[in-house]
Amino acid sequence: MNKLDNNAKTDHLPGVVHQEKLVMLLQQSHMAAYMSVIIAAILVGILWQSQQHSHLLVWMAGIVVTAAARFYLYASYSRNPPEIDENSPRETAYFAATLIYFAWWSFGSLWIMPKDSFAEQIIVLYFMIGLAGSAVAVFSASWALQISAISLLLLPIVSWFYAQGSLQTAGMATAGLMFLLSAMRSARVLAGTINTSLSLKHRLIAANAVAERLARIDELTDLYNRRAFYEYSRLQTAQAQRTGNPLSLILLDIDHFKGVNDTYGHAVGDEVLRHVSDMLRASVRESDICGRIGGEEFALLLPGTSAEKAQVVAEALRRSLYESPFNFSDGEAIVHASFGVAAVHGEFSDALRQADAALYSAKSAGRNRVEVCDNITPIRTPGGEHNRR
Ligand SMILES: Nc1nc2c(ncn2[C@@H]2O[C@H](COP(=O)(O)OP(=O)(O)OP(=O)(O)O)[C@@H](O)[C@H]2O)c(=O)[nH]1
Repeated sequence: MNKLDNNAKTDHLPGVVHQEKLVMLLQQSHMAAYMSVIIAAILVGILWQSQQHSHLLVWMAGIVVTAAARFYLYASYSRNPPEIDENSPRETAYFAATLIYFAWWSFGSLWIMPKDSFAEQIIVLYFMIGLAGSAVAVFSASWALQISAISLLLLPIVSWFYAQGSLQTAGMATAGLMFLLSAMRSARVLAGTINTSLSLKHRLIAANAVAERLARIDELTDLYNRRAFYEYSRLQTAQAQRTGNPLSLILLDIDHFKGVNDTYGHAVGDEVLRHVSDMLRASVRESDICGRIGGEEFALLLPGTSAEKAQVVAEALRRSLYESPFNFSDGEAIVHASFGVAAVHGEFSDALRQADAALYSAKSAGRNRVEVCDNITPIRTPGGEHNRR
């Protein structure tokens, strides 16, 4: 049965974009956290001769613990991503862990920075600027995280350099501050560009889904249109030939439908078409393909079903339609239809011609009946003419 999704997912657009940004963020920062642990180890190595080992080891342990928390949250998110639009507590936890991680880097590095060696202070500033630069790229999907990370990494050390009061340290602080400002601006542009391109991507996906739907689905009945029905039927025919499974086609044409339109109006005619399509949808199997292939003409393709069984299905449909009166605002009417059944053996177009011939003979024989092409004896049904109450 045709089941194209009715909703192009534009309602979920902000949620989808948010989720994709989160995935981007987690994927990139996973690697970055790993690298920054190595970078922290290098800094510890550089300062090993001039700084107390216990301070360096405590700081390094803090880096490892906070990085491990980020890895853990990333792994938990990857194993079990939240639903779209879900406001996940893990997301908040991840943001918090990342900020704690950078705060530890920043205030911790001030703590381990030798206060009497300008050269080593410059080395620490160099590390902070390097990390801030990579944070712009790594957190490009989140402006809030970019700004927080850059500020956390640079503001404390820049302030510290200003507080020293010498010309040299003021120069270093000013250079750091200028870098901070330009990194903030780049962060804003980058995050905005990513947001726009992800939104455009998902709008395009949604628009394609709508176009795909419009090209394949009959708007009035929500069944496959003629083009889609023929396309799926050809695929099923090829598959049936490969597997040797039986395949059958039923054509159904509402009887005297012109009379419905003429008597009750086109709008009621449309409702009758929906009534028939609802009945078809409710009666056939999930694997059957159902389409509206003409004004008041419908088709069913039944995989795994012989013509004999299809005849039984068609008869059940005929009876069900005949026995369930159609209710509308002005009253009630009996709607009935003629059916033509054929087995699909070779080309689908041959079966279509045969089912059409059987349908024609059902119409000629009095309507409201099922006829089968080939040598199957048709189930003779009360050839009821148009019956209206
Ligand atoms: N309301 C409505 N009518 C449609 C639609 N498409 C086709 N029709 C009408 O369906 C009618 C088909 O009429 P005919 O081909 O004469 O068929 P019939 O009256 O069912 O007669 P038999 O098939 O011989 O029993 C025409 O009046 C079309 O205008 C549609 O989407 N909505």
